[in-house]
Amino acid sequence: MRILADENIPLVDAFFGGFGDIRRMPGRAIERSAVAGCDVLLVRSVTQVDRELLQGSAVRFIGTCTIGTDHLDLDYLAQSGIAWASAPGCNARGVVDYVLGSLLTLAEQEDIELASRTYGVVGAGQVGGRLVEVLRTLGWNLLVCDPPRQASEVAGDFVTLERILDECDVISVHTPLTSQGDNPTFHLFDAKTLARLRPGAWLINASRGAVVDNHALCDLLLQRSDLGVVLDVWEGEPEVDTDLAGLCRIATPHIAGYSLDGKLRGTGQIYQAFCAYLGVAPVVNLAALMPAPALSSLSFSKNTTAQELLAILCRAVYDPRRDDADFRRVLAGDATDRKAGFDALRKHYPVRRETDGLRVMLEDADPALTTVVRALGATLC
Ligand SMILES: NC(=O)c1ccc[n+]([C@@H]2O[C@H](COP(=O)([O-])OP(=O)(O)OC[C@H]3O[C@@H](n4cnc5c(N)ncnc54)[C@H](O)[C@@H]3O)[C@@H](O)[C@H]2O)c1
Ligand SMILES: O=C(O)[C@H](O)[C@H](O)COP(=O)(O)O
Repeated sequence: MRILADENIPLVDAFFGGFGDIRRMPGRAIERSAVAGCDVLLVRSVTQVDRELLQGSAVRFIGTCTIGTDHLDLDYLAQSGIAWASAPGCNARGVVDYVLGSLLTLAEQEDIELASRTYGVVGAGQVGGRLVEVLRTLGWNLLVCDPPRQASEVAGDFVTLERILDECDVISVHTPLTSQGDNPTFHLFDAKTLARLRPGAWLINASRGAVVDNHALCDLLLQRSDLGVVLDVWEGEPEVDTDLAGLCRIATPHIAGYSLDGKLRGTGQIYQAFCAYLGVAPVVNLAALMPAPALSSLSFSKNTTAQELLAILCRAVYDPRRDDADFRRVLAGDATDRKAGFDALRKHYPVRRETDGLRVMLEDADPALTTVVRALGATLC
């Protein structure tokens, strides 16, 4: 079997080496001539998988080691009888850690108590759903907008996007990028929607760039310095609107979900799906390949407050200010360097783990403190 894989998929040999020959390439360079003689294609989000790439090739299975599937032409794959799999939820926890780290930064910049704000989550699936769980457990005010879930679930407490815009101080966007169907999300946040943001609102987009109209957002930010915007994803990646990035409080190169755990899980999920496709039993075990984190436990004295505990636990694992600073250095270069730099920051991303892997010891089991530990999914020892 001939397997072509994006060079940025970790553990590809460990999981797929037993199936045949593996060739690796940069994801953006995967094109028709490279794919032609392959049976299996393993990609990340930067490879457009469509008729133009696949027509006439021998490819029968596509695996994308990502949550998002907007780079796959699913209609074409169905028509062509090509099997495919994605990795739902693989890096959702990393995105939640990114959102929490961003909230801590904005709160410090503005000297705001996070618990005093009203939160709006738009899109409550794998990522948004986990964020909702964290915010609910923390006991913070929360509204959730998810029209597809609202339409299909009898129970569920959902609101309209208008209500989110009118009532929320913080909006975090976690929808897929779609341009068809009943609830398309392309430019869901267009000029009209963005203009409704409350005074002093924070907007976080770690979904897909084009869910927010970048041009309209840039125009708005030139007039509204009260807004706090965090963008991890951009229209036209790897090119980035540098004016917009300059106006964001946090700007990062699509790394919100880049925990090591999330990346390895992504490969593991595609391996499982490929085994199911072939009808063979999986023999490679992800747990055996997952390295132990460098930091595994922390202990806190009785003088710790809940706010401090949240900040220390989140930042012990991940702090988006470092990614923001690295990205701004890249954005200061010329256009060619910026594009290459966007990909280089992603390719050479430092090891980052997840907050729910932490073990926490509290001298005083105060309910406010234990709530923070539970909300992060960490283990209380
Ligand atoms: N930045 C990153 O590193 C990163 C990492 C992982 C995922 N993502 C992206 O995050 C997004 C969410 O991923 P997910 O795994 O949670 O997806 P998901 O499919 O599990 O959940 C998406 C949710 O959005 C809802 N939704 C769809 N249309 C909507 C609309 N118009 N308004 C409100 N809600 C709507 C769906 O009903 C669903 O519940 C995707 O775009 C994914 O590609 C980005
Ligand atoms: O969809 C996803 O899973 C994420 O956006 C993913 O982290 C994107 O990373 P990439 O595939 O571009 O490396």
